[in-house]
Amino acid sequence: MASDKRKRSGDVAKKASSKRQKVTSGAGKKVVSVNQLKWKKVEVPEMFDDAEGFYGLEEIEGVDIVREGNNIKFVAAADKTQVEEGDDGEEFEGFEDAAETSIPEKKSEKDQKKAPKEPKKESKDQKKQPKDQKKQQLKDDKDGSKDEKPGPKAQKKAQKVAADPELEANLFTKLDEIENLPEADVEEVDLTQWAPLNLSPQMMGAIGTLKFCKPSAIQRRAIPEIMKGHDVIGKASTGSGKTLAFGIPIVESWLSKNADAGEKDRKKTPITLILSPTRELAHQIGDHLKKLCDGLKTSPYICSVTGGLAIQKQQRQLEKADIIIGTPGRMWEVMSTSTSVLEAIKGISFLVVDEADRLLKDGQFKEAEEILKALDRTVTNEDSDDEEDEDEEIDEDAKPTPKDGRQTLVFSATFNRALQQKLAGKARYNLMGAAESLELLLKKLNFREPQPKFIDTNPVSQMAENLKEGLIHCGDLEKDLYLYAVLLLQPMRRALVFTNSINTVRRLTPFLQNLNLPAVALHSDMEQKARLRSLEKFRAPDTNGASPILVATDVAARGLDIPNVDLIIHYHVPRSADDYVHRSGRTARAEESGVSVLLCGPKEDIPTQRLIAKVHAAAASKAATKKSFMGVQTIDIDRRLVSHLRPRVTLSKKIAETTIAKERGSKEEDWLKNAAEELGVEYDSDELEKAGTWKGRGSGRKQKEKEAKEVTKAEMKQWRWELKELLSRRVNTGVSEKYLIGVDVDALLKGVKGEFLGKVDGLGL
Ligand SMILES: Nc1ncnc2c1ncn2[C@@H]1O[C@H](COP(=O)(O)OP(=O)(O)OP(=O)(O)O)[C@@H](O)[C@H]1O
Repeated sequence: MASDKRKRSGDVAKKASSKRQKVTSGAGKKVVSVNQLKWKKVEVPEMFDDAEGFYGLEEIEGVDIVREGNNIKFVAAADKTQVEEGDDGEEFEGFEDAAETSIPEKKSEKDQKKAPKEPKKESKDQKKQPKDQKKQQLKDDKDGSKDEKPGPKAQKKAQKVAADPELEANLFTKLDEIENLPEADVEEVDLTQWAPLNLSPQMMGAIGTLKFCKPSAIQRRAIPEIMKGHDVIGKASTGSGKTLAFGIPIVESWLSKNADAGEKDRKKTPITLILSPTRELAHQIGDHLKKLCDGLKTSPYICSVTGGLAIQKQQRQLEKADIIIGTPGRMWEVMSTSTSVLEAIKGISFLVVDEADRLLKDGQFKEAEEILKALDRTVTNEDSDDEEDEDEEIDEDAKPTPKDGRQTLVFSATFNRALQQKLAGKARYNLMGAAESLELLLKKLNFREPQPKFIDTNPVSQMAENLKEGLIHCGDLEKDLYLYAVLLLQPMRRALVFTNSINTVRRLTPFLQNLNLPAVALHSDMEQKARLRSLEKFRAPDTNGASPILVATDVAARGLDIPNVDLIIHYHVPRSADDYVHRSGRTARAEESGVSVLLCGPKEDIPTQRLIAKVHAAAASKAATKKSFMGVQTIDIDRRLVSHLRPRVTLSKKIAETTIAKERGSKEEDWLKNAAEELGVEYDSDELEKAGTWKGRGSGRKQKEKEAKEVTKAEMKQWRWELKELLSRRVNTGVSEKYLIGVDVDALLKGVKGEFLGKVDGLGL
């Protein structure tokens, strides 16, 4: 008998099964502890042979259960209880949900939340529900399986109610356990679509915990090849599950060697090194793999090795790591300063290069090349594992030979076209002398197979299937205005704004904040902790009816998997077609939908057209007619409304720029003062000005700083007050007399839809 999984039968339960009732105790009642209850063993009927997870039944008679707030009390039968209906007192909530389904009753708030709801149009709040729930819901909507129905397990239980209502009503586990059981634990996931991949039962269990009902295309194709031992180059759209395409076989390999070994017998050498181009992506891959492993009984030790965080801690973690995810800079730092770490990593079975085309761009990641070279380098003094050993001889000229036991896995959403053809065998496979950086580095990767398996799941379109793309033409100096207009009209869309420069991120973030939009910044010049904090804020739930906005450089373009990002705005046209694909890929992930909008000034017109042509060339040529090809649609914004927004935008911009110039100026002044003090000379800012340092490059900035310095605190206060006033004022849209901010935004959107944003219906804006 498992004492913590008790069921009960008897009078009280019968009453409760016929109708869920409120119980209040009468006079002379006696509250007893759970241990004092006199349980009696019950014969388990045959139909429960499999026990359904319950290992026995006990019953008790004449005891009522009274709920007082969060406390449950057991009231002995001798004290006759009065059972009332329709009373407003506390409710008994102890029975499982399945029993409730047949019992009409007034539900508590908690119960009401749990209860299946009437199908209705997806509200904005629902839109923001956690992604996994939403994914499951989407799937269920498609299958029509979840329409108002309880989960399969609950259905099973409901059937039992019909078969033996009394017994069902008595299924009784510890009350708080039932209360707190997460929905996820109760639901079953149909994993039959994973069966052809021949994964271990442990892995299937872990996937079930993630509630991923089927493998994505890249997972379906890459996992078997990797498990067969091949080197793989995988290309699949953004957000299509590439991390688990390599993660699952790696963890499977670890399980096959370690699952049955005791803690002591486990090998303490890493089996995998995953290289990631950015710190955020490295941590995300680590988290993703940890989530997968959460569903395993024994799991590998996963550690991230990235810059910006304490190296000593990472070195300690490396000693016990099974799977390492690192950025090249920090990885090389630890590998090149410790022979023992280097030697351990040389024994890996998997080398993964994620976002390979970015990571391996020649010259961009010198350290990545160093790592690759070091992995295959011949060390004459092989036995040495002494960190301090200076005598180790490295044979620089020796031809690197890939370790037989090591598989190389390379993944990205974008690969150079010429390279793809070569890899697919359509051209001579000769990487020597190739101009493209990626080709050069693929050579450096030193695959153990002459031709790695090349898997391309999106040969026609590089863009995610449910992504809609738009283009807004605006003046070069009007981008702030149009950015604000788009964000203002999409308050419930989690937006990511990409720029090409750190300075623009620094300027746009306060500019949007001044306009009461919840913007946070992300760029590579920020401290690591601040970077992680920004991402945390961007992932946080909406506040005051507005979704967070992330303003970032391309440091956020690759690989980041942030739930519920609905809108990508390219404030600057991206530098390359690949950057456009990756930036846009932060939305419409895992079969969700999303919108990507380019803000294009006249000067950017030609590069933008080229970019679009490049990104959509293959899809356009495959489309039946020119008309049927959607590509990137032009969005016309109502200029009247934009002009109404201009005064607030101008003022906010002025405040942001002055604040930045003031801060920068005072930092420089502090620096100069300190330098002058150290040199023992007198600091005189006027003299420095006269010395002509403000001519030539940077003189515009210096001029701005000078002007900013002259703006008084009172003037700044006045501007802020004016902006506040403007923000609270009605904006005449020419269409609808509504407030642009505050409660009427939705009404405004309804009122002007189509007219305001022009041809946006196709984009769903
Ligand atoms: N089989 C699956 N079913 C449902 N969701 C999945 C499945 N596999 C992965 N996902 C989810 O899809 C999302 C995207 O996965 P992932 O980050 O691996 O994409 P990616 O292809 O690496 O994207 P990018 O090219 O942008 O790096 C994640 O939230 C992940 O949890």
